[in-house]
Amino acid sequence: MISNPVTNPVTNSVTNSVTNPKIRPMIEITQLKKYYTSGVLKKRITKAVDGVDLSVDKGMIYGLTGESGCGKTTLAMAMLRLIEPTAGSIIINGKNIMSLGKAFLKKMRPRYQIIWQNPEASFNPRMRISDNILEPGRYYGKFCQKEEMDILSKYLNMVELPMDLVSRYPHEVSGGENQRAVIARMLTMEPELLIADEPTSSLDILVQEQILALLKKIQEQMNMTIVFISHDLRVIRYMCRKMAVMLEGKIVEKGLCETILSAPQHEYTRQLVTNTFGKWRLN
Ligand SMILES: Nc1ncnc2c1ncn2[C@@H]1O[C@H](COP(=O)(O)OP(=O)(O)OP(=O)(O)O)[C@@H](O)[C@H]1O
Repeated sequence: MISNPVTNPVTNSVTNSVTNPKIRPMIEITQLKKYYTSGVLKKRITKAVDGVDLSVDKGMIYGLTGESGCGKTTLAMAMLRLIEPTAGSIIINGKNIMSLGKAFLKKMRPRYQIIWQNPEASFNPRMRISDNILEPGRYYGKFCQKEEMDILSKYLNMVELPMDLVSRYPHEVSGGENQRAVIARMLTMEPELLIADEPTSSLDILVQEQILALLKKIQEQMNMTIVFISHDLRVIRYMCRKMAVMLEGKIVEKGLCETILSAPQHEYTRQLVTNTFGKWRLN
């Protein structure tokens, strides 16, 4: 079931958690900041995330874009408290994440997953693919040993990988196969929320398309919420219903992809659109 916001064909209005209170937000972030300090006396401050407000509805693929270094990864990590935010409020699925202690954070981790750009780096190179896939489930006690073959078979089937591949090591499979296996591992945790940080940018174009289509299919099947990070507006347009554009730690534009990509309001977004899709002409 796709529960991205629904466009009313008559009024062209969009249903979301604001217009329809039955659709609950998965993420509500207010004035989130993450400042890094560096230098000998820690006097150099980088405002990687600088006062971000963001709301992402459940069951939506939400795009986050912007040039390298604008703060996308920092925002993603801060919203799950994988790094400690400097300030701000984070509500995920109704829970105030900022007030949770370490034990509660650990408990909620399996439900909120991240996949990264480089699939090989996500896996332990000394472990077979099967053990890599099963490892987090074992750690969190999601299943017992006698269920492992069924779990492997179920999720390999979902990511369209053959069973015989799992006895190999990460360096013995292709980048695309590795990323499918990473997705299978993420799925064993049955997450409600996935942050996909440039999940296909290290792959060649054909494999990229296959992995994107796979992620989209899985999101629809599982009604997962995905925050999808990419610097490529074509990928954002294909994957996402809504998007936000970041520049120097701030969100400069957010809303429906089709609106932003056809009529960007901010000069920076206009540049990005022009660079991706060709010359932008103001009417
Ligand atoms: N641990 C850190 N200590 C100090 N500065 C950092 C740290 N991590 C990131 N930064 C800085 O914070 C800013 C935002 O970095 P971040 O990785 O979030 O950007 P990004 O948009 O995800 O970039 P990319 O698309 O290249 O991955 C950059 O200026 C970066 O150099």
